[in-house]
Amino acid sequence: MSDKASLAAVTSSLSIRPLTLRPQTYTLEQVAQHASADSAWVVVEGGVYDVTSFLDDHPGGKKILLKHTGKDATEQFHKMHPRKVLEKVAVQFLIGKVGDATGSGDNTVGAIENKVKKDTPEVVEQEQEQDDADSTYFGDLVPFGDPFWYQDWKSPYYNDSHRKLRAAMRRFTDEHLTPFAAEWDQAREIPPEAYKKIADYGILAAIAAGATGWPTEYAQGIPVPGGVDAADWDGFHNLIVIDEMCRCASGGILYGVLGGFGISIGPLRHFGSDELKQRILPSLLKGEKRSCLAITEPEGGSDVANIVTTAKKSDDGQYYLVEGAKKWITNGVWCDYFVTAVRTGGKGMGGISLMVVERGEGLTTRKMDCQGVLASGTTYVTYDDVRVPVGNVLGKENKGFQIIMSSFNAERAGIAIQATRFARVCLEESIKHACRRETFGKPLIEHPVIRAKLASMAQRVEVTHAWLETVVYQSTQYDQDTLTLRGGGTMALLKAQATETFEYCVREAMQIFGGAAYTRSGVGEKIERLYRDAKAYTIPGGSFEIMQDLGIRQSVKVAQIMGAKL
Ligand code: HEM
Repeated sequence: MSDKASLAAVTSSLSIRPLTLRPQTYTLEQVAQHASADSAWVVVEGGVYDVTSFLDDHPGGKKILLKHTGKDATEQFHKMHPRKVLEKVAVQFLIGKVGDATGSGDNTVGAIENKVKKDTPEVVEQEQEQDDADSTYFGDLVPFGDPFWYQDWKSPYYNDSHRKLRAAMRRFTDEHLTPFAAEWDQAREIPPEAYKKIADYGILAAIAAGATGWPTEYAQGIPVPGGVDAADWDGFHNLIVIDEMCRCASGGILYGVLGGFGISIGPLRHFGSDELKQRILPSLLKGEKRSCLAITEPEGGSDVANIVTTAKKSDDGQYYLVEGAKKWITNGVWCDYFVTAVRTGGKGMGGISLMVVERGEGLTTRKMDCQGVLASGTTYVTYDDVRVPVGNVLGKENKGFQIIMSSFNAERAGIAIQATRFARVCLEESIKHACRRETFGKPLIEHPVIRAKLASMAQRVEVTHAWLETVVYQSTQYDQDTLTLRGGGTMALLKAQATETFEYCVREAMQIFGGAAYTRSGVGEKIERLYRDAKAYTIPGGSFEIMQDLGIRQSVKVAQIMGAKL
């Protein structure tokens, strides 16, 4: 059985037992008496585990587990397992705790008690209040493991509503995304019930809100995550939602949630007719229907101005017939609505329209086999004379190119946020690993070559994050048109910067983890997955090369218009 299969086999049979009594306390001397195959106990993080029945099933082998029974094996345990093994697998063997362990904080017993307590809504609420109260210091406090303002450094950008959202999103990600990242990657999809849970928590509405405001009219009955007042919603709330979700370390989950929906919802919301919006937005925000953005074609790549998919108007002017194909369309296989770029006029950017093609006769989708972001459903779409009512055009006929450009800006912002946090996850995981893993008689962190790698990662991550915040701040000060025109070049360069940083950091993290990140499970699981996902950040949404070129070209053009002395 493969490692992954063995972990899945072990975890699938488990459920957390409610602890109705306080756990039994044992001394280390008592634990020492259980060091044989007849009775095998092991201590991890203050918790006492009776693994006698697990010896034969242990994926790492019976011998090594037996060797560590009868004693505290916390250090060895953490070198060999990702944290989720403790939280998801070991839980069933927990029989008590050591000495006078308090059962709180990092202690496993406390964590498990918390897990059980979480079942009641009152405790969830209490936890939220606690999180908010504790928010001066937030997270694991790993250096550079979170943005500066999480660790009591001052920032002009954030207020209490941002802190509330941060706590809510962290909890949601820890409980509903991170534990399933490997499973969904392997299954190549986010299960429908999980997608619905994400919608019910208000995350799809939050993505639709973006930096432009909560979509109150279409989000009836959907909560604002973290209990944030809808009227307060701004670009930093959007940043926090995406940034925190990325801690699950899966581009597949992020693209699965917002790779298709998130980039199609802006054009729909801002350029759709009232009829269209009333008809489709509520079901999209509730996760009952799904939409994607279909622009890229098999022949064209990033050359949007030259797309060849056509939409011919009927003689009575009531509908179009769409003919052509789109490739690398995120979420497409699951979608009901395809926001599609089509040629309705002559050559070049002046002949392009954007319209909502609804799944039906003539439209077929096929899942593509790609390198990474496996849970996101990268799709090949074919249109064979698909009938589209004229009311489904977004904006005006032949004016689609401008809408595409403005939506690219939002898409690039989303990609930059994701890439920056994924780079940070690589850094955080690498620092934790370097502190735990020993080679040549000392922890990795004591090797100068490793510290140099961590330093270079931290420098890049923090610079990129600071630039990201500066750009997000502009979204709280200027309207979208101004941002697209004046900020388009900057956004392109920020996308290039963030994705290059991600690629750099995941490469360095791979080297620090070595074989552990070359395997699809175990302590390096997140890094292994992100390494496969990284190219889905430097290529789509405008490749790195195109971004660099556009970034300078557009910035020079804007500067000329504004009277720069060039
Ligand atoms: C409560 C006790 C323990 C439980 C529930 C447990 C569970 C597991 C699980 C589920 C895996 C598969 C991990 C994966 O595929 O991601 C694993 C692997 C492994 N375990 Fe344990 N384990 C325990 C204690 C220990 C101890 C004390 C050691 C001693 C060093 C150990 C050594 C290993 C090794 C060497 C592997 C293989 C790692 C790899 O493939 O990279 N385990 N264990």
